[in-house]
Amino acid sequence: MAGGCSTWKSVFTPTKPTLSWKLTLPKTTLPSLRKTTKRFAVFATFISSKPTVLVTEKLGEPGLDLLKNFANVDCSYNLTPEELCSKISLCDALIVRSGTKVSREVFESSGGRLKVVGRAGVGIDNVDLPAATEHGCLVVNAPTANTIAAAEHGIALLTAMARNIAQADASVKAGKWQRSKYVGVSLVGKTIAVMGFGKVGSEVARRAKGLGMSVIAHDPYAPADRACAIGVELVSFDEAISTADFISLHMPLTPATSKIFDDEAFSRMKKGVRIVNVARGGLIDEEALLRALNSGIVSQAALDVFTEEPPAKDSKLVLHENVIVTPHLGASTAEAQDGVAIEIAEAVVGALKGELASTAVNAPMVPAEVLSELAPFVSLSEKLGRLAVQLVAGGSGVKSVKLTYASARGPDDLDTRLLRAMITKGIIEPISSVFVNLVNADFLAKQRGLRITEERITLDGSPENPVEFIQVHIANVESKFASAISDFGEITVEGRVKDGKPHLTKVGSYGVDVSLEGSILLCRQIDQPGIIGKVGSILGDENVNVNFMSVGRIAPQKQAIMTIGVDEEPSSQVLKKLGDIKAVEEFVFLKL
Ligand SMILES: NC(=O)C1=CN([C@@H]2O[C@H](COP(=O)(O)OP(=O)(O)OC[C@H]3O[C@@H](n4cnc5c(N)ncnc54)[C@H](O)[C@@H]3O)[C@@H](O)[C@H]2O)C=CC1
Ligand SMILES: O=C(O)C(=O)COP(=O)(O)O
Repeated sequence: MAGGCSTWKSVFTPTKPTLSWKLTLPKTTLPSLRKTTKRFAVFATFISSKPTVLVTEKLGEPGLDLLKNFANVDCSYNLTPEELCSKISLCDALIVRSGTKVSREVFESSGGRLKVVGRAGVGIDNVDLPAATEHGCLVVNAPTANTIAAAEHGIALLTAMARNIAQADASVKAGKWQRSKYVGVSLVGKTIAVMGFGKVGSEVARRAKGLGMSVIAHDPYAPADRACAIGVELVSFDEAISTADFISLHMPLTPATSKIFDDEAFSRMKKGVRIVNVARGGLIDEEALLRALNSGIVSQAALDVFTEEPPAKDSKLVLHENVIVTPHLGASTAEAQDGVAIEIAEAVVGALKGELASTAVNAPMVPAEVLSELAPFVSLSEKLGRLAVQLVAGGSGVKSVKLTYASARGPDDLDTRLLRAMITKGIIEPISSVFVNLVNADFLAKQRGLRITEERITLDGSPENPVEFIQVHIANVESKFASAISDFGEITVEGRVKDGKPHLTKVGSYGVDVSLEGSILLCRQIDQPGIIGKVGSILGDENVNVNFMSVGRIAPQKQAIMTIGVDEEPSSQVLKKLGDIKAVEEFVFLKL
């Protein structure tokens, strides 16, 4: 398509920077932008008139048709990693599903030509995102088109498991007729815990209600009113796993959720519980699940996803008689695959044209000049967002966030979009499978009903520093740490950059000072001698290294807030010991 071709070229010439570049840059950096974009003009001169898109896994025809209107499309399935690496230097875009590992080597082998990776689905754990970003390659996904398919597959596994469909089918086909062996359990009136009440989880909940089940859900970040609207009660992790007859997993795989279902979690479940997993295999410690199946804690499991895919042929879990499995089929319906194919083809074509991608999952290149000035503030912003959201009590539902920037710079000299995006990233990322960046932060906040407003405080004095301090306020929520609620009734955290390092300088209405590295403990206590020593020795006894400590108080002998930076995560016993100190009124552990 001729139009497509000319638009493609214009994206990579200095005269017409892409929308994402424009969004990134404050006015003051425009000369450096011109310098940076020159390198795009260089490769624009030797690419062919049509871009080339490599598709390495089966993609629906409607998506392929869309791509073919714009690009040369090379469908090469089942490539070895070496074959992928050797082909990639001839490609401008790559489209994959969950079966292709897009490793650092792929980006390195592309010689800078690969501009977009499209993941035709939700999870992007098979794409090396840091490597993509380092190589200036945008990664986009298709987050909505397979939601219903995944939810339906979850329900299919739930019912098949409860009625032993797979085992009974195999038995009849083997010439047997074992009616009493395959007596199942009924779903009606049973309690199902939906772990992760996002797009797929809420659709599963809706369907389980239709089956007459009582539905509870655990999702610390889902708004209670959304759950309430479909008659679902949001409960704590412990309550969910200890009261449910069935547990269905729908949370993303993140460092916080990796192997969240371990021996300890299984030991707290109701004996005979049944588990469905159509999310990610890595959520479950598979060895622990096998032990729980063998001991009878878990009576059945239905698994679509595995830590390693495909799992080993002799996997004891897969071969277990009380386990039914499918080969990662959650998204595999004709309808979902057509939808995903269209969604990803549009996103890839749009990205190749330089349009702003609403489903971008990594940052496009941020010019070094902008980053070097804003770098410590970027890091501060993400950490403040991450801290603020962890202070929210589960089930509150974050809806309204206000960001305050105090700066001596004029509005035109300070582009807060990168800071806002990083605060949004800090708020959303710990609770979601999505990756947030400058391109998609506002879109994701909006999609989640998160209203983010910004306010400037103009300071007198030298505008050397882009920002003096940043505050994040979360309104209309309860806090796990009551002292984090300011006089205005909002969770408030404030940070500054000191000696190039991000510091937390205010929590609620209390002035504090702690360097934001490692993790932190916030502790409110009666101001009296000896507390610092007690806390220090409890942490020291457990080899938890304190890297920073400060105490801010309202008035002598009244309350004080102690902020403690720690290098290691304290165990639950240590946290309990801290809570047992008489003068300690409340405390919270926050991961950065
Ligand atoms: N088997 C398959 O073929 C498919 C699998 N998936 C997987 O299903 C999962 C869910 O996908 P979506 O619903 O589209 O994502 P989503 O982002 O809409 O929902 C995830 C939900 O999990 C919640 N969450 C985050 N941390 C949590 C925690 N520690 N405990 C409880 N909840 C937590 C989030 O607040 C969010 O509401 C993902 O892992 C995705 O990769 C999705 C589609 C197909
Ligand atoms: O969308 C997802 O997260 C999935 O797990 C679907 O994977 P697939 O595209 O079917 O390989």
